[in-house]
Amino acid sequence: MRHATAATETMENNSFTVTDLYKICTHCERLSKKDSGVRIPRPLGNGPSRFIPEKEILQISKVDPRTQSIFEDAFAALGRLDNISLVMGFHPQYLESFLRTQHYLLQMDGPLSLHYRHYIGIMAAARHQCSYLVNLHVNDFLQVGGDPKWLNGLDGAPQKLQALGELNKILAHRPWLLTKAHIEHLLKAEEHSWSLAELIHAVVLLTHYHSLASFTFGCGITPEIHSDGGHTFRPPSVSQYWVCDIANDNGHGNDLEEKRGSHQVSGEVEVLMERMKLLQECRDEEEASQEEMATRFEREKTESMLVATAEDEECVPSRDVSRHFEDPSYGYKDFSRRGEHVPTFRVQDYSWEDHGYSLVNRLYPDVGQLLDEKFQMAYNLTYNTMAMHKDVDTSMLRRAIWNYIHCMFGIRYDDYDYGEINQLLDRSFKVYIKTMVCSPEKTTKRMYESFWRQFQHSEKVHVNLLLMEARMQAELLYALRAITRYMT
Ligand SMILES: CC(C)C[C@H](N)C(=O)O
Repeated sequence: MRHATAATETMENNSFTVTDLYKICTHCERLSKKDSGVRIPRPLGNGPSRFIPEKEILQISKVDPRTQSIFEDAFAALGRLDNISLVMGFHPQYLESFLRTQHYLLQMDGPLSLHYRHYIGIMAAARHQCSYLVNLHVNDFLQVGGDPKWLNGLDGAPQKLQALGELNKILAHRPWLLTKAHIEHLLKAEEHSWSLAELIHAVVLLTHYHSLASFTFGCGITPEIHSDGGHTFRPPSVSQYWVCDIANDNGHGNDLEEKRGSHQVSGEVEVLMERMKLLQECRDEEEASQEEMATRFEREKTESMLVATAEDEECVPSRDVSRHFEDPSYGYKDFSRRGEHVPTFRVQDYSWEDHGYSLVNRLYPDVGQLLDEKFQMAYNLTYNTMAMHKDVDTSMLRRAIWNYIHCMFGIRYDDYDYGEINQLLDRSFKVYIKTMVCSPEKTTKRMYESFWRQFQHSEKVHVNLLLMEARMQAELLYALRAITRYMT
């Protein structure tokens, strides 16, 4: 069994009867553990996400047989069902496409060897200090025979992988700075050089794991109980709560506050829907000039750089394993603070549909297709709902979200009126988006809770899918354009 839980490991060599280990709690008359020196792990989190109640997540697989079967397939393929998949289970159609792609990238025939693939996943996740993904792939890396010495840091890995460090860094934080010189450096490094096909595989993996780190932090994914950070051997603090209170979930007294909060924001959804309607009507009336459209884009792009990603928020300390990999001083804020300019990338000149897709498909067959399906799935996914309202056309809102992310990366669609973004995405939503996309490790529960307070958790996960895929496509566009420029 690949992941024997710590509980079974601890218990299996000892035979105790229940009464040896437990006593009756005088408070609720339930059994509680006697201090007999046996270390029993307790899960640290309450379910797969810190942001979403466990009950809601587990509900989905129970009611939907399709989700159930996707979960079974995922378990069969990887020997585990991770918390990311459980949370994505809110959107089974998307989950299917996501898992198919990930399975292909990690396990099927391809230019890179298996241990390289997992190592690149580790490098990418470490760029965002995402210990959750780092730990998953450290396990996988060792499982496929990877050399443990490489895990001491990039210095311990072969030069070929070390050379990828720069691309990893730029792609994660400032992809617009990529040039064909970076590509040339990797492809012409004599005995350590990359082939074009290998490089495409690596680029897809890097962008996949950067954006998956965004999803992980954006949804507050918690480590599984058997992995590092997922459990503790310390007993719950009895000074504050009775153990039975904690088990009954009476330890969090926030209900009243939550109710008060939602009362204050009632009407938020209706206002948003009214705005969508108005914009729809105006669209047919006035047409802005080309210059005006370009100005609106520039304005939104500049403003997006100024949106603060709560720097004073307490940052979760990173685990050692990721610290060894990457110099954390190169992040998003370094350039946004200095007010550097993000150049404009026109989709007319280089788009996923017309250029990126075919380049990937040519060098790494089937992957262009898989990615294309996944992008389309995320972009077009809708249930025609807005919180408690049904039969709503949400395409305008979803498009604003997608285009806002691309706008932050300097990517412009000539036919889109960027004025719509300010009408539809409010400040707290923009703070969340900016943080989750640019500095995911800084996403907090408070940020998750402060935007779209009347919407369902499944809708917030839906937003995360849009953000994650838009980010991945933006990074890919820059990388693929640099590769195309090198080739021509
Ligand atoms: C992200 C949300 C606005 C999506 C919406 N619930 C829909 O089904 O389209």
